[in-house]
Amino acid sequence: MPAVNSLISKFENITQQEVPASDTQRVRVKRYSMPLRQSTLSFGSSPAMAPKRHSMGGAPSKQAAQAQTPPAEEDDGDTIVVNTTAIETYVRVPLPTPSDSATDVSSQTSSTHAVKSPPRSRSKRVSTLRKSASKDTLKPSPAKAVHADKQRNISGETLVESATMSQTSLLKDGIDALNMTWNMSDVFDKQPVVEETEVHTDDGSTINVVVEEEPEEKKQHRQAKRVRMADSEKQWEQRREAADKNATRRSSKASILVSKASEVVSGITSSVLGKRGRGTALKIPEVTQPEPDRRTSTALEELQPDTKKARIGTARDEVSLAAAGRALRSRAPKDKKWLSSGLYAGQSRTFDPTLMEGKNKRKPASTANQEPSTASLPPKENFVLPLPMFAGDRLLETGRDFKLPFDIFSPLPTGQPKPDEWKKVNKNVFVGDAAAEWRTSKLLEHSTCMCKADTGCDADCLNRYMYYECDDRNCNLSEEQCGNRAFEGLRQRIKKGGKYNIGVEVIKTEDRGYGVRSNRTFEPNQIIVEYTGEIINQEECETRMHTMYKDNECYYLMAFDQNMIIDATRGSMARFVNHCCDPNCRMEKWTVGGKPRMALFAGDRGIMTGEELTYDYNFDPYSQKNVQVCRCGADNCRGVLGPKPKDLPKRDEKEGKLAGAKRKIAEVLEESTNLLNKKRKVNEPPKLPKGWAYIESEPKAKKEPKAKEAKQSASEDGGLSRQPSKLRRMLSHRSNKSAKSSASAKRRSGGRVVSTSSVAALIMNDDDKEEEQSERPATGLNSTAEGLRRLGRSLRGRS
Ligand SMILES: C[S@@+](CC[C@H](N)C(=O)[O-])C[C@H]1O[C@@H](n2cnc3c(N)ncnc32)[C@H](O)[C@@H]1O
Repeated sequence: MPAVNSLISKFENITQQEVPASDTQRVRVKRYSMPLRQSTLSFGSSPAMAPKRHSMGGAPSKQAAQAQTPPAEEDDGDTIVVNTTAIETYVRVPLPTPSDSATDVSSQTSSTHAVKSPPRSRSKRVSTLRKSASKDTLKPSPAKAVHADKQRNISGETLVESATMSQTSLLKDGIDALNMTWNMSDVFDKQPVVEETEVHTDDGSTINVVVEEEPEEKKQHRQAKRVRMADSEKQWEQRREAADKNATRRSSKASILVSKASEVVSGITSSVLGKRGRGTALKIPEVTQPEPDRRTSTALEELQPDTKKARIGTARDEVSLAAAGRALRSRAPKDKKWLSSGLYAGQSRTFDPTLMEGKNKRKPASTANQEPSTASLPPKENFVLPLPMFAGDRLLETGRDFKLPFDIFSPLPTGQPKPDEWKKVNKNVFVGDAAAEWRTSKLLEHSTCMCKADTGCDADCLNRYMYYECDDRNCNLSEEQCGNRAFEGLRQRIKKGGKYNIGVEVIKTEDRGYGVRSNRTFEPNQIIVEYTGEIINQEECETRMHTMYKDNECYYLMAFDQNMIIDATRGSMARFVNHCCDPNCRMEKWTVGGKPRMALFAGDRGIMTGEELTYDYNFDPYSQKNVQVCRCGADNCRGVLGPKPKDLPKRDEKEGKLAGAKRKIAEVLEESTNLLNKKRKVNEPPKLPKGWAYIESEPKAKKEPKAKEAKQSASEDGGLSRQPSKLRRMLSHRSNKSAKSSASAKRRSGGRVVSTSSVAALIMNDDDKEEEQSERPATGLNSTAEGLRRLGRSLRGRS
C-alpha cells in the first residue's frame, strides 16, 4: 500500500502542476482508467517536440516511445513507461469541461472534421474522417501542432469526468483500477486494425477515412447471429409451406394477409441478414388506422416464429414490424358492400328497407290522423313487383319473359325431404355379364361428318342426324366450330360445379314422389342432365325385378342399347324426372365416342327457371300390376303411365279430365290384362285399344323377331339398319352420282336411323321419310317421342 499511496500523491501532483515543456521525464504511470479504448489512446506532440519527432521519422509509436525512454527506476510488471511528452501535453491543457468534451471527444487533430453523425452502430466501424491535403498529414506541422494540445491523450470519458469528479472518487477509482488484474498486452492484442482509405469529395479535396476492423469476438458474435437468423427464416419458410398445404379452404382475405405478411417479414429478415441500408424496413409508409384489426394482428402473431429467441426483434426491427403491421392493416380488404337494389336499381320504392315490415306498414296510419287535405298520403304500396328495367327489350330480343332467379321467387321450402336411399352414380357402370356381352361397334369409328366451318355441324350434319356426337375422330371441325358436342359441353359445365352449372335439383312433389326442377333456363334442345346408372343385361334385370325390386312402386329401369337396360336405382339425378303427357323435355339416346349414352334434353319450348322437368316415359307397363295412374295434370293427359298412342281419340269437351282418365285406366287395365294373358298363350301382337299402339321395347326378347322383321323390311325398302359405314358408302355412292351436298345425299339415302330411349332402333321407310322431312323441327334434332310414334305406326301397320 505504501507504493500505491506514493503513486497517488505523484498522480495528484501531475494533475495540479504544469510540467516544463522541454523536459523529458520518466514518469511511471499506473494504470489509471480501465479499460482504455485504444482508438482514443493516441499520443500527441508539443510544438517543442516536433523537430525531434520529425527526426525520428514519424509519429511516435509505442515501441519508439519505449526505445527513447530510459529504463524505469522501479520497473515492475504493472508499470508502463511512456514518453513524458504525453504527460506534458496532458498537463499543459486544462482539463476539459463536460461541454468541451462533447466536441473534444469527436475531434482528433486540428484538421479533423467534426462529423455530426448519428450514434455509431457497432456494425459500422468508420470511426473518423480525417481531412488532409496529403498522406503526410501524419507528420505534424508547426501550425497544426498549435492545436495538437487539444488532442486526447488518455481515455476521453475519464478525463471528461475527472473535471467534475472529486479527487477522492478519482482516487478511489484509481485504487480500484490497480486492484484489477489487467495486462496491457490484452489491450494491444484486441486492438482493432485501423485502415485508412482516401475518398475524394465533390470539392476536390481528399478525405481519409479511417476504418477500424472489427474485433474477432464481435465478428464471431455477428456470425452466430447470422446463423440464428438464417435458421429462423428457414423455420418460417417451413411453417408457411405447412400452412399452405393444410389450408384447404382458406379465405381469400387470409391468403392475402399471409402473403403480404410474409413479404414484409422476408423484407425484414433480408434487411437484417443482408445488411441493407439502415432503416430499410422503416421506409414502409405508415398509415394510421384508428381501429386495430384483430385479424391482421392474429395473422402477424401466427407468423411469428416459434423461437422468439431468434433475435429478429431488435428494437429497430420491432419498430419496422409494427410499421409493417400497420401497413398490412391498412391494406386488409374492407367489408364487402352489398348492392341494395340489384335488378331494380334506379326504380322508386315505397317502403324503407331498413325498417321492419311492421313499421313500414304503420307509416300510413300515422298520417291518417291528419286532415285529408293536408296529409300527404303515401303512395300506395305495390304488392306486385314491377318488372326490372329493360325487361321489355329482353322479351323482344329473346322472346322469353323475365323471371326472378329461382332461389328468390321459389326457394325450396325448408325441411324439404331428400331422397335417402339414392346412391348417386354419374357414369354408366357395367354390371355382371353385361360388360362381356357388350359389343363395341367398330363401324362407328368410320362415321365422319362432312360439315364446313362456315355452317358448323348444324341441322344437316350427318352425325347429328344419326344421333352421333361429333368428336375429333368423326368430325373435321374444331370444338368451337362444331355445334354437335352436347355431352362434351355438359361434361365441362358439370366440371365447373355450382348449382347453376349443374342446373337441376331434386324436389319433393305433392303427389308423384320426388321430381327434378331446373335451377336455370335452358335453351330449346339444350342438354340438361345425363341419365346414368348400372348397365345390366336382361337376365340380371329379371332377377332384380323378382328379388330386390319386387315390392317397389318406383322403377328406374330404362331400355338402353344392345338389349341392355340402365338401372338407375343407383344412378344420376335424371332418374327422378317424372312423366308428363305434355312434357317439356325429352330423353334421347346418343352415341358418344362409340358408346351409347342417354340424356335429358330441353324440349322445343325451352325451360324456364324453376320449372319441373318432365318427359314422356312412353311407359311399357311390362305387367298389369305396374299400370299406374298419371298425375301429370296436363290437358292432354292420357290418364295412365302407359305407351304413347299415335292418335289419341279426342276427348269429349264436356267430359272432365278425371272422367277421361278413369275411363282410360279401366281400358288400359283390361287391355293390359288381356295383353299379358294373350302373350303367354300365343305369340301374337296384343290387341290394344283403338288408337293405341304397342311399342316394342328392347328388353322383351319375345318381340325381337318382329323387330328384326321390321328392320329387314325397312332395309329392303331402302331404309338402313344401324350401319353407319354402309350408310356412308351409300351416301357417297349416291352423292357421286348426283348431288354433292350431304343434305341431298341424306334425302337420297332412302331412310335413316333414329335412336330412341326405349326402343333399339327405328328404321324409317320412305313413306315415313317424307312425313319426317316436313315434321322435323328446325333444329334438326329428332325427338324420341317422334321416333317412338313412328315405330308405333310402323309396327301397327305391320301387325
Ligand atoms: C323414374 S321414377 C320418377 C321419380 C319418382 N317420382 C321418385 O320419387 O323416385 C318413376 C315413378 O315416378 C312416379 N311418377 C312419375 N311420373 C308420374 C306421373 N305423371 N304420375 C304419377 N306418378 C308418376 C311413378 O311412380 C313412377 O313409377
